[in-house]
Amino acid sequence: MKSNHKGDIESRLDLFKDDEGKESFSFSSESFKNVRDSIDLRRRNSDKDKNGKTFSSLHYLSEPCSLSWSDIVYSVPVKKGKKVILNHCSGHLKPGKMLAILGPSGSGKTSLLNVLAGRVTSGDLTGQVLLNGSPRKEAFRLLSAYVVQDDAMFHTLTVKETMLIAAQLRLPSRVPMKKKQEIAEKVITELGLAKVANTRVGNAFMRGISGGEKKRVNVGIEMMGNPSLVFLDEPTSGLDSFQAQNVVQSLKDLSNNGRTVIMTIHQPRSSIFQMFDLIMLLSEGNLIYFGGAHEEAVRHFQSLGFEMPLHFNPADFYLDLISMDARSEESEAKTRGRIEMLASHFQEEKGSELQATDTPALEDYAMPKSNISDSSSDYRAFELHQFQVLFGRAFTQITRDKIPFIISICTAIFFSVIVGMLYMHMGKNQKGIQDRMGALFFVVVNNAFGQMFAILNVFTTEKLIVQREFAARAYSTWPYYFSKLLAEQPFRLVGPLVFCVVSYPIIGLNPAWDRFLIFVLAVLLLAIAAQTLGIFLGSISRNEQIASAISPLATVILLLFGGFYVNKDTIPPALSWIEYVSHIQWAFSALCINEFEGQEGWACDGYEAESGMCDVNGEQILQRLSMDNQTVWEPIISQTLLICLLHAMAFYSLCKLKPTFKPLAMKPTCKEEKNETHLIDEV
Ligand SMILES: Nc1ncnc2c1ncn2[C@@H]1O[C@H](COP(=O)(O)OP(=O)(O)OP(=O)(O)O)[C@@H](O)[C@H]1O
Repeated sequence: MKSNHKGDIESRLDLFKDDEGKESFSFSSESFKNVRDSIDLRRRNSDKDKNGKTFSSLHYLSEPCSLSWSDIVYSVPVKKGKKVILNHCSGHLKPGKMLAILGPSGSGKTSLLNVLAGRVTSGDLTGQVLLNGSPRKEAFRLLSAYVVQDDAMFHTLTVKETMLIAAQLRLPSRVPMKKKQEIAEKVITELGLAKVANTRVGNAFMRGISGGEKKRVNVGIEMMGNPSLVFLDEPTSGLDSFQAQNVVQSLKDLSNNGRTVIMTIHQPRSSIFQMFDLIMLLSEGNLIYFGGAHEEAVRHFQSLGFEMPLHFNPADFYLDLISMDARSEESEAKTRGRIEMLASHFQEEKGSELQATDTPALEDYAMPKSNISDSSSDYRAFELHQFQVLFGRAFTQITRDKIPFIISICTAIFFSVIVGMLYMHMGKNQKGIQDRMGALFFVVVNNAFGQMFAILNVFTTEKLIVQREFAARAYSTWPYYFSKLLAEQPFRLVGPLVFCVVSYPIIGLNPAWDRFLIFVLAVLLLAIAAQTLGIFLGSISRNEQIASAISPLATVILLLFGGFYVNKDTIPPALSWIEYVSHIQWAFSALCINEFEGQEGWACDGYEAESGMCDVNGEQILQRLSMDNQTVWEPIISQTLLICLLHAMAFYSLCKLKPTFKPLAMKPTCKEEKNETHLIDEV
């Protein structure tokens, strides 16, 4: 198997030049005639890297891929049994063709796309999907691209930077940087993004590129992995008809280059419909039609008595035919009858033709037979390289995103002045002890909440991008986690540091230098713990709303065990473990010990003197707080260990963000069970 990889890699990265050394192919070429010719031409004209391996400056099309699927039945459990979402769907698609899956809302378009892309996460799935006539293997995920509807991207990066980072992550490390730059620039030009190449992507708060341009950047990012198969879920959603036309034109160009393109789409305008080679019509999970998008489809429906009126958008005509009209019982029965008739007619006419056993392998399309590599290093960068690229991205993102940084500094100054003014007149008496404890607890709470919410806000948005990149196997968890940690942490600690520097002297805490430095250390450790807790809670929460609901809850519980509201000695034994995982408790203990330890001469007068409730030295104060018999280093070391634990939990929860798709092997259908070894996908 391994011995075939080199040839495979060479074909993936062939140079695309003609005999005079000029680039022979344009992404938007009108003159595309034969995919096989262009692939052969690229194979003849290859460039070699220093290891003698070939690579491409345009690198378009790794392997021509045909895809066939038969008898796909997909169901999900519901309260009363199970719901069939896809009911015996079959079809096949050869390289260089573009298929649109059309149907009313809820007809199963996205579900079918997910089945074909191997991205089903739950439910029961039977049937068969073949790649080039053979079962799919894990490498299929690296060979294919899935463009999601959502356009989440790093808003401070420019289009060019976004593309270049995608090229660096999604191409093998051995492709030289110069080539990656060329590829990124070429894709930018071909997707019509040259004018906005140096414009930042932007978001709701920062003006950037338009919605249509974002969609194209999204497509471009996935293209960087040089996929042979491109799956797109509603690539035109949210775009005006002109932008939608441009996006689909770009996709048509991709298929003209020999890629296999499958998309779901809602109500395409007629000029977009004209670009489809094939269409698949679904209604309530049933296959109504699969075949040529133009004359063949018109003839098919004509033969069933449904003549398309002249000058009518074919997409509208077909969708009207296959949509359920639920306005009245009568209209529902009528449309249901029509849909059932159309489905059963198509099944009778074409059903058996589309069975997997008859589906053509690649050779049957006169395409060169290929061996697809199984090794991820043949498709993606090495992990150390991933770390380097992700570190650069995180660093650029945090240094450019100045507003949250400025806000964190301003908030730190604001709160330190407030707390300073509130406590600046503390005396060295019994009331002063209370005030000091209040001030120290405020310092802890302010930093614990502030740091956790600051990271939660950023991370919940970033999580969407990370999930998408994890799903595309763009990088592993550790390069992402450690690059983010190292690039961002220093910046995230500036706010707490400013807080310490401003608040400490104003409040009038222990004036010794060593005490100040320990104060800073305890606050910074607290900030790190709170940030890590934020990443952990952000990754385990399904969405932003859940994250914002559970995070204060978790912090308030840890706050109750922080040592200020409840004395450590009075906590019930069954709950006492919570104080050990409370970063607030460790920080408060460290700050109190740091402030009071060894401090004598606390005045005792008035009511306290009469009641005999006076603490005249630091040890007595700490004893009252159950913080005696320990040095300041004990809570600091405990906090450090807690940070390690939180990091481990955050890392684990990030690993869990990697979507777990059902294996590419599916349960065979009853008919296939008899011949299981022949038909089932290999995993
Ligand atoms: N995991 C699931 N659990 C329960 N129901 C599901 C699940 N996945 C899909 N469905 C249901 O299956 C049906 C088809 O969903 P799907 O998203 O594939 O439709 P669609 O044609 O893409 O719809 P739309 O055009 O509105 O996006 C819907 O009724 C949907 O609610």
